[in-house]
Amino acid sequence: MKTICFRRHNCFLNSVKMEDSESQLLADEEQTPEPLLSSLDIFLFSLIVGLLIYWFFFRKKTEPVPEIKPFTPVTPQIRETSFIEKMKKTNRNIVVFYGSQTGTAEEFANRLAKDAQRYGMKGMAADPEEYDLSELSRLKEIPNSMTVFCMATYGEGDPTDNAQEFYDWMQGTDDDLEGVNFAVFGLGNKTYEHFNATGKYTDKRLAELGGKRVFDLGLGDDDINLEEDFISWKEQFWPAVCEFFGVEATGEDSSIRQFELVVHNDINMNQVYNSQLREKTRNSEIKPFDSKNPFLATVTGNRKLNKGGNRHLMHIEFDITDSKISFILYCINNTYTILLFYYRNIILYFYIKYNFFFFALYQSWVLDSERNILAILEDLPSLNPPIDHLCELLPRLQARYYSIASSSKVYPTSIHICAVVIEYTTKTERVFKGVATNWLKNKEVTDNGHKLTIPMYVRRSQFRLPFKPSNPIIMIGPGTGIAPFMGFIRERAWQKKQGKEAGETILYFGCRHKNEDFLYQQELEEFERAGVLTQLNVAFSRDQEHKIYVQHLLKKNKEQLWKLIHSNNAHIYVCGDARNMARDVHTAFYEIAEEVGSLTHTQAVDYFKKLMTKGRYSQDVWS
Ligand SMILES: Cc1cc2nc3c(=O)[nH]c(=O)nc-3n(C[C@H](O)[C@H](O)[C@H](O)COP(=O)(O)O)c2cc1C
Repeated sequence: MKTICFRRHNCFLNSVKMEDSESQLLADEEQTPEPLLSSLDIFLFSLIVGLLIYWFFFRKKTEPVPEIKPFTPVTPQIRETSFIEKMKKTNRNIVVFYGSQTGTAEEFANRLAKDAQRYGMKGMAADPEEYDLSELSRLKEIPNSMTVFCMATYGEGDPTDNAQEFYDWMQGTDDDLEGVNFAVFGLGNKTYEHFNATGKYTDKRLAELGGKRVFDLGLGDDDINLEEDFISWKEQFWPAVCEFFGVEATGEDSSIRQFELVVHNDINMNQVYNSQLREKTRNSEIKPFDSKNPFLATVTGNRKLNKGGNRHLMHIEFDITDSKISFILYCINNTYTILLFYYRNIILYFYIKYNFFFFALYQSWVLDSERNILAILEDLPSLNPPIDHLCELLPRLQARYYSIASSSKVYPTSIHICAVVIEYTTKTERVFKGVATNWLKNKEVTDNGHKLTIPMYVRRSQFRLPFKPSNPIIMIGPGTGIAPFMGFIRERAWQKKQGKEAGETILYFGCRHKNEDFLYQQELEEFERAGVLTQLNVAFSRDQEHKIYVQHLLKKNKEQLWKLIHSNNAHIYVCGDARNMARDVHTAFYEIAEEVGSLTHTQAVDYFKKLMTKGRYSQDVWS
């Protein structure tokens, strides 16, 4: 509506101006012939055309008055752990399980489950953590049934937290899955060594156990376009399912809504959930802590690390006394932030659903221009989707993970993190703000005398110091990739204090300028002076004409590094950007092995692969 009103308004102003100047002209030049149409005619004509266009194309259809239903408080239900019983009770024949950490696989599973009704089937999406997957062989009790797995891969090719139990079960079971129909879509990223390892394993293992593969394994690559991979797979998957079960598409669209817009005027606001934490979270009694049951940690420190530049790099400390949390990796669960946030996958769906624009424009207009759902609604006001449908398309806000920048040996009751606040201007001149980092930035130690808390839990990780303190370590962590190494170095200092023989501790750090973003400079230099950090190498990328990065410094010290790796059992750790830094560091190590160790390129690749398998080349990287 906004655009149309604006145009009409402009049109009117132009006409008025024209009239003014025209009357002036007529007064000055009497002989000017009278125009065929007077400006009033033109104005009236434009007005009528404008009104007709508005009436036929842009008029807001009168919204039906929402039905006002009495409010019934939700009564807690006993959780059903048997997905078979649930499917039988609710008449469903397709169950889509998801192994998901940040919500993408969960969203794909929901979409697949919903699609099922177009093919005369009934689907449900399910979290494998909430059901007993050892019942899988019973799926054949349900006629024309099948299961689909949307499985993301993490870390060193590991399953997600919620799929770990199912993964362990697959590894250990010898159940006979004959008669169980399945398909798998894997979510991964080609920049990682173990591309889609979990999806591949699930597909292979279910077949080994006797399951019937209804459609080929799909391998989505988040480095290119995961959404497109999923859609292409789905387009072939459903026809294969129809053929397998001998059914035809009903053409029935997914019109069953999960949400319903009901307006309540007489509600007791005390009964309304308003983003406050659940009672059980507030009491912090129930363990173990996880994403559904986080621990409330008190913020005990929050400071800016960089001295200059327009970014905000922060160090935050949390108190975890009484939680009995032992930690390697840390996450926050941000339950407070707004519902509408950037989520590119649903935008595509949104487009197709409302038939707006052409598919080809998706890449440039949405992805490249980083338009989030709010930006799309702002820029295309005629879309005007019903709010219940919008709510249905928006996934839940997910937990965010950060590497821990402290050591439990040194600070057993405290967890530190180091993160950069995400804020930048998109091509459409909108300021994009990272949800979690901006929320964290404002978490001061006290707010009007109140201690502030954040809901959090800790994930296990393989990114840890070598078992033997005497093993040398080579740490490569530019930018906020320094985080876990602050913990490592502190732990090495602690080991030294305990009289243990600490091996060489070498750090490669990188930042833009020495006087701007040399994170933890003071602490690092003190550790170097104390002999804990045996070598501190810093690449200031923009302090000289030619850019210098950590990989350049690695190459400079190639003899020393090769000796440490090849002869002294050194462990290598890389933390930070996966797409460029981790890959370039990898290449630098290949070159070192070729130049100093005289290996061929293939031998060098094999050499570092073996180091990875042995746990001597570990990565904590993201893209
Ligand atoms: C920290 C991190 C580690 C990852 N490790 C891998 C990996 O080892 N192999 C892989 O194929 N993809 C890896 N990925 C990519 C994810 O599997 C992919 O982004 C997926 O879409 C995430 O799905 P989710 O949102 O459902 O958790 C990793 C992503 C992150 C952020």
